Amino acid sequence: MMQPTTTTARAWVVWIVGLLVYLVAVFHRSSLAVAGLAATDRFDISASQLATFTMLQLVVYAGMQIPVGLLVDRFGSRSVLLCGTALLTLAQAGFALAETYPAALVARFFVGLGDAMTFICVLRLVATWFPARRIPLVTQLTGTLGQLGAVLAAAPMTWALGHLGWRTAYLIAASLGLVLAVAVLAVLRDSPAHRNLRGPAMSLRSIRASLAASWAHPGTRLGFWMHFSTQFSATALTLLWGYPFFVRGEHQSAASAGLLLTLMVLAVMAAGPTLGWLVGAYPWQRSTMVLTIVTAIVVVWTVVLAWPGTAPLWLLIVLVIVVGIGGPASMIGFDVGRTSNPHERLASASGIINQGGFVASLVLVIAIGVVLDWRTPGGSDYTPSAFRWAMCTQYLLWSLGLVQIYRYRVRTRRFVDRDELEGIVRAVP
Ligand SMILES: N[C@@H](Cc1c[nH]cn1)C(=O)NCC(=O)O
Repeated sequence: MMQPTTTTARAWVVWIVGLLVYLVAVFHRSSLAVAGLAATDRFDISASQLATFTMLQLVVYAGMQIPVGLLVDRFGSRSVLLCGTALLTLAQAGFALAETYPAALVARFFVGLGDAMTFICVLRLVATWFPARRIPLVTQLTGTLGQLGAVLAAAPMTWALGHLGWRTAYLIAASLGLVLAVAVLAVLRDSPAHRNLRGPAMSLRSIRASLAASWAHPGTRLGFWMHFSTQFSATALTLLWGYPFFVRGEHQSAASAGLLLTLMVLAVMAAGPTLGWLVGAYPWQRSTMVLTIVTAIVVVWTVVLAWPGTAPLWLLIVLVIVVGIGGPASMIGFDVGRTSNPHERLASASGIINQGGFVASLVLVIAIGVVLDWRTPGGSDYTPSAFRWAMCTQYLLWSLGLVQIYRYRVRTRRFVDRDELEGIVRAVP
């Protein structure tokens, strides 16, 4: 495939359609966060049954990354994105109509499946449609702007659930997919030269060989551990534990807890483009950037957890800003994967890397719940001390991640030629 040397208007149009599909996937993924109470009433379920929805989605999402990557390499972004949009639409419609807990679980399973089919497609579109020097920034903008889906899911869904009821709110959310499917069909092409850019047919043997070749490159492993180490803290806070940690663990009001979580999204928005520029300008230092950001996250968490009594609000503000930067930092892992793999393997390598952060987030979400239960015998009235214990489980993940990033940074630097890497990324015009 020929890498474009200029950015065309068509590239931006294709990217905007891809970005909107991803943004709506993030919207669907997060749309349950504000519907917890309504879901508890509708399906007559407990808090842990409610949390099962989130876990199920994460498990399906993480488990599907490699199969989806292979599908994208084989059938192209357009086909897989269309399939993901259709699945998300049907699954959200199913969730709107579900009357029982098992039926709702099945629907959430398919939401996770459809969601898993969007992000990697958009990453591949960016790598195909844009000149090399623009890819880091556009990749960051994709991750950053996609998170607006979570922001849009909060207020409009709260309003719709309150005013229109469960069924109508979720059916309207599902219908967004119909509009997007038409846009994908009308506008989206896999590359400037091909409507559908298909890879060679795959056998079990070729799949194994391709995945082994991606994993054998230290750059893919470095990308995996970068993604693993950077995003789990922010994901666990935004998906489940942030609100209870700030309210019960740090004695903040409900309003301050909401503001802190919103501030985290704003930190993501601000840091994304800055990191995108830095990665484009200093590709050799990508692992230094990640090591610095993870170290900063560890230091700020340590100060919060070691603070005698409850931490002051200013410190919690610093915490959400630094932890929020971990989201865009995880995107650096995809850039390392991109420059370490040939285009034909790009999507499956991205799938391997994307698993890292979501597996780590899943482990942390479960570990926090287990430790909270262990430190709070006989009830769910979690204490600040129980939260301190629970949040300390992050040190295990950070230690593993930092050691692995350092190991694979050394190996990747031996493997990759610095001048060639900087030449690829800074190619003119
Ligand atoms: N780390 C996220 C993206 C991101 C960017 N800024 C904050 N978060 C990621 O890996 N995304 C994959 C997905 O499907 O959302």
